[in-house]
Amino acid sequence: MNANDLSTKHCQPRKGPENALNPSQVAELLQRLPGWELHNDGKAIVKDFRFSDFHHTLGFINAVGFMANHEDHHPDIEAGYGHCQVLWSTHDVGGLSLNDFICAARVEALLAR
Ligand SMILES: C[C@H](O)[C@H](O)[C@H]1CNC2=NC(N)=NC(=O)C2=N1
Repeated sequence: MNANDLSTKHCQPRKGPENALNPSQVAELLQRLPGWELHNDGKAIVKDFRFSDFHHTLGFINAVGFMANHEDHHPDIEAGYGHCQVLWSTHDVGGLSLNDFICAARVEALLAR
Protein backbone atom coordinates (compact mmCIF):
# COMPACT_ATOMS: atom_id res chain seq x y z
CA MET A 1 0.00 0.00 0.00
CA ASN A 2 1.36 3.47 -0.82
CA ALA A 3 0.35 6.96 0.30
CA ASN A 4 -2.23 6.98 -2.48
CA ASP A 5 -4.07 4.03 -1.02
CA LEU A 6 -3.91 5.53 2.48
CA SER A 7 -5.47 8.72 1.16
CA THR A 8 -8.56 6.83 0.02
CA LYS A 9 -9.22 5.50 3.52
CA HIS A 10 -11.34 7.27 6.11
CA CYS A 11 -10.65 7.87 9.78
CA GLN A 12 -12.54 5.79 12.30
CA PRO A 13 -13.02 6.40 16.01
CA ARG A 14 -9.85 5.02 17.58
CA LYS A 15 -9.58 5.31 21.35
CA GLY A 16 -7.34 3.78 23.99
CA PRO A 17 -3.71 2.72 23.93
CA GLU A 18 -4.60 -0.55 22.17
CA ASN A 19 -5.20 1.56 19.05
CA ALA A 20 -1.73 3.13 19.15
CA LEU A 21 0.59 1.90 16.41
CA ASN A 22 3.82 0.16 17.40
CA PRO A 23 7.20 1.51 16.20
CA SER A 24 7.53 -0.93 13.31
CA GLN A 25 4.02 -0.11 12.05
CA VAL A 26 4.89 3.60 12.32
CA ALA A 27 8.16 3.12 10.41
CA GLU A 28 6.39 1.24 7.62
CA LEU A 29 3.67 3.87 7.26
CA LEU A 30 6.12 6.77 7.45
CA GLN A 31 8.03 5.36 4.46
CA ARG A 32 5.00 6.04 2.30
CA LEU A 33 4.84 9.72 3.25
CA PRO A 34 7.85 11.68 1.95
CA GLY A 35 8.79 14.67 4.11
CA TRP A 36 6.82 13.58 7.17
CA GLU A 37 8.88 13.10 10.32
CA LEU A 38 8.38 11.80 13.81
CA HIS A 39 7.89 14.39 16.53
CA ASN A 40 7.39 14.45 20.29
CA ASP A 41 9.11 11.11 21.06
CA GLY A 42 7.28 9.33 18.26
CA LYS A 43 3.85 10.47 19.46
CA ALA A 44 3.22 12.70 16.43
CA ILE A 45 4.15 13.19 12.78
CA VAL A 46 4.89 16.58 11.32
CA LYS A 47 5.67 18.26 8.00
CA ASP A 48 6.37 21.85 7.04
CA PHE A 49 4.81 23.09 3.80
CA ARG A 50 6.05 26.16 1.88
CA PHE A 51 3.94 28.55 -0.18
CA SER A 52 4.62 31.62 -2.27
CA ASP A 53 2.55 33.97 -0.12
CA PHE A 54 -0.04 34.25 2.65
CA HIS A 55 -2.90 33.81 0.21
CA HIS A 56 -1.76 30.32 -0.80
CA THR A 57 -0.85 29.43 2.79
CA LEU A 58 -4.34 30.35 3.98
CA GLY A 59 -5.96 28.39 1.15
CA PHE A 60 -3.99 25.33 2.22
CA ILE A 61 -5.01 25.79 5.87
CA ASN A 62 -8.65 26.02 4.88
CA ALA A 63 -8.41 22.90 2.71
CA VAL A 64 -6.70 20.95 5.51
CA GLY A 65 -9.30 22.21 7.98
CA PHE A 66 -12.20 21.18 5.78
CA MET A 67 -10.75 17.70 5.29
CA ALA A 68 -10.04 17.41 9.03
CA ASN A 69 -13.61 18.28 9.97
CA HIS A 70 -14.90 15.83 7.37
CA GLU A 71 -12.73 13.07 8.87
CA ASP A 72 -13.39 14.23 12.45
CA HIS A 73 -9.64 14.15 13.08
CA HIS A 74 -7.87 17.41 13.76
CA PRO A 75 -4.28 18.57 13.36
CA ASP A 76 -2.18 21.14 15.15
CA ILE A 77 -1.36 23.86 12.64
CA GLU A 78 1.26 26.59 12.89
CA ALA A 79 1.57 29.04 10.04
CA GLY A 80 3.17 32.24 8.87
CA TYR A 81 3.34 34.25 5.65
CA GLY A 82 4.61 31.45 3.39
CA HIS A 83 4.72 28.33 5.49
CA CYS A 84 2.46 25.99 7.39
CA GLN A 85 3.43 23.18 9.72
CA VAL A 86 0.90 20.39 10.08
CA LEU A 87 1.13 17.98 13.02
CA TRP A 88 -0.96 14.86 13.47
CA SER A 89 -1.33 12.90 16.68
CA THR A 90 -4.29 11.01 18.11
CA HIS A 91 -5.11 12.43 21.53
CA ASP A 92 -7.55 9.61 22.21
CA VAL A 93 -4.80 6.96 21.99
CA GLY A 94 -1.98 9.07 23.44
CA GLY A 95 0.18 8.75 20.33
CA LEU A 96 -0.02 7.77 16.69
CA SER A 97 -2.95 5.86 15.21
CA LEU A 98 -3.76 4.94 11.63
CA ASN A 99 -5.95 8.08 11.52
CA ASP A 100 -2.82 10.26 11.61
CA PHE A 101 -1.34 8.56 8.55
CA ILE A 102 -4.64 8.62 6.67
CA CYS A 103 -4.89 12.37 7.26
CA ALA A 104 -1.23 12.98 6.35
CA ALA A 105 -1.84 11.12 3.07
CA ARG A 106 -5.01 13.15 2.54
CA VAL A 107 -2.99 16.36 2.98
CA GLU A 108 -0.56 15.13 0.32
CA ALA A 109 -3.51 14.38 -1.95
CA LEU A 110 -4.72 17.97 -1.58
CA LEU A 111 -1.44 19.16 -3.09
CA ALA A 112 -1.09 16.48 -5.77
CA ARG A 113 -1.38 17.69 -9.35
C1 LIG B 1 -15.34 12.45 19.32
C2 LIG B 1 -14.27 12.75 18.30
O1 LIG B 1 -14.30 11.81 17.27
C3 LIG B 1 -12.89 12.74 18.93
O2 LIG B 1 -12.82 13.62 20.02
C4 LIG B 1 -11.82 13.05 17.94
C5 LIG B 1 -11.90 14.44 17.36
N1 LIG B 1 -10.65 14.81 16.70
C6 LIG B 1 -9.48 14.29 17.09
N2 LIG B 1 -8.35 14.72 16.57
C7 LIG B 1 -7.16 14.23 16.98
N3 LIG B 1 -6.04 14.70 16.43
N4 LIG B 1 -7.10 13.28 17.92
C8 LIG B 1 -8.17 12.78 18.50
O3 LIG B 1 -8.07 11.89 19.37
C9 LIG B 1 -9.43 13.27 18.07
N5 LIG B 1 -10.56 12.79 18.55
